[in-house]
Amino acid sequence: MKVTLLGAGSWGTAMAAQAARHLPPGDVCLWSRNAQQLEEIKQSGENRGYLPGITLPSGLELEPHLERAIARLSQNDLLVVATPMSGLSETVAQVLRIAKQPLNIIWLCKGLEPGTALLPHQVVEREDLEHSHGLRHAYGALSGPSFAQEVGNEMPCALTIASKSNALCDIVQMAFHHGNMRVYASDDLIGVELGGAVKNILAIAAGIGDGLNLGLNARAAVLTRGLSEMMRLVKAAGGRPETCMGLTGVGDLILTATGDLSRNRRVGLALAAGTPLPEILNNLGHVAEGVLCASAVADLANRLSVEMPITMMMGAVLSGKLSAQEALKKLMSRDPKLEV
Ligand SMILES: NC(=O)C1=CN([C@@H]2O[C@H](COP(=O)(O)OP(=O)(O)OC[C@H]3O[C@@H](n4cnc5c(N)ncnc54)[C@H](OP(=O)(O)O)[C@@H]3O)[C@@H](O)[C@H]2O)C=CC1
Ligand SMILES: O=C(CO)COP(=O)(O)O
Repeated sequence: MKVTLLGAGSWGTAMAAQAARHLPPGDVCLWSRNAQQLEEIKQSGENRGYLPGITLPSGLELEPHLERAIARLSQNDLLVVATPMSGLSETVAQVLRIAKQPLNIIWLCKGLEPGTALLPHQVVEREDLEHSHGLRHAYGALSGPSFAQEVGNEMPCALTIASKSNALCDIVQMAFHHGNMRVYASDDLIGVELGGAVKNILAIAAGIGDGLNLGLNARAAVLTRGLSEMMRLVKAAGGRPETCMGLTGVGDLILTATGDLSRNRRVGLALAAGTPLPEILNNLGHVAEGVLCASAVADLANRLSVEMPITMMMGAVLSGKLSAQEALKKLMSRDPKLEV
């Protein structure tokens, strides 16, 4: 089978390596919008900008032409959009305009579209309506607890592919379920995508709490009450709350909120240290999806009348309306209530 990944950031590169280690040489291809970056990867054998220290398999193809990266795929092959949320609509629109054949398309990004608060699959459906000229593509989201650095180092990891198409789930498992990676299947796109979006915001909150030395009790409270917020939102949006108890909900929440490899957690730690947000994002060198996503999740929660106090406070902190201390004070002074 052939696999094409679009986007050579840390996660796209790690997943390209994962597939290329187990599929025949030449079957996996990584595209980047930056041809110079691909040239550097070719010369050094690693992606020094985004995934330093990981030697990439020699059988991994590097392709600077999007048309060629898409044309190589047929019915049982896989296209993986590995850009951040901010690149999803543009990349999918380009793909759909170019494609002359039905494709199996998945995305790796975690977040909601700022402005519209659409989930990734809703963004893709919108682009499909506009650009697909009658071709029927299959779609899905691949998510779960997975630091790129660890996957790059072939350490154990478990993910979930969510799709309405069983055939697509099988194809994704064929591409990535090898060696130290397990891939489970689910049909709950809403639950999987909202889990991935909300956990990043909670990871920033946990980072702030840890940076302010609020203690381990506080961190456990943020994660547990944050998980309740996630489950309420998933239910109101039409997903299954129990999906939040799996890899893409609580699994990714634990990883991202407690693991110092997390960019979102590091944003929280730096905010607590008093560093201005623009400076933090400048120094990060990578995307931290929770920053842009917090106000989109708050919009969606308001639209669906879902109570999400921690998420709302994080939206206020990240948009500069409240300091972390003010947000904490507001959260702690809420009226007593039942634990639901
Ligand atoms: N890193 C991780 O451990 C994991 C990340 N994810 C998710 O995967 C997504 C990607 O994250 P990650 O790889 O870490 O991000 P990085 O910040 O490491 O890299 C982003 C990559 O996307 C490219 N890109 C950005 N916008 C566009 C666009 N419009 N068109 C084409 N390429 C674009 C960038 O290219 P350029 O260099 O040209 O700007 C860069 O190669 C995020 O949503 C993240 O939450 C999910 C699981 C694990
Ligand atoms: O989604 C991730 C791990 O599953 C990566 O988290 P960060 O974007 O916070 O690094």
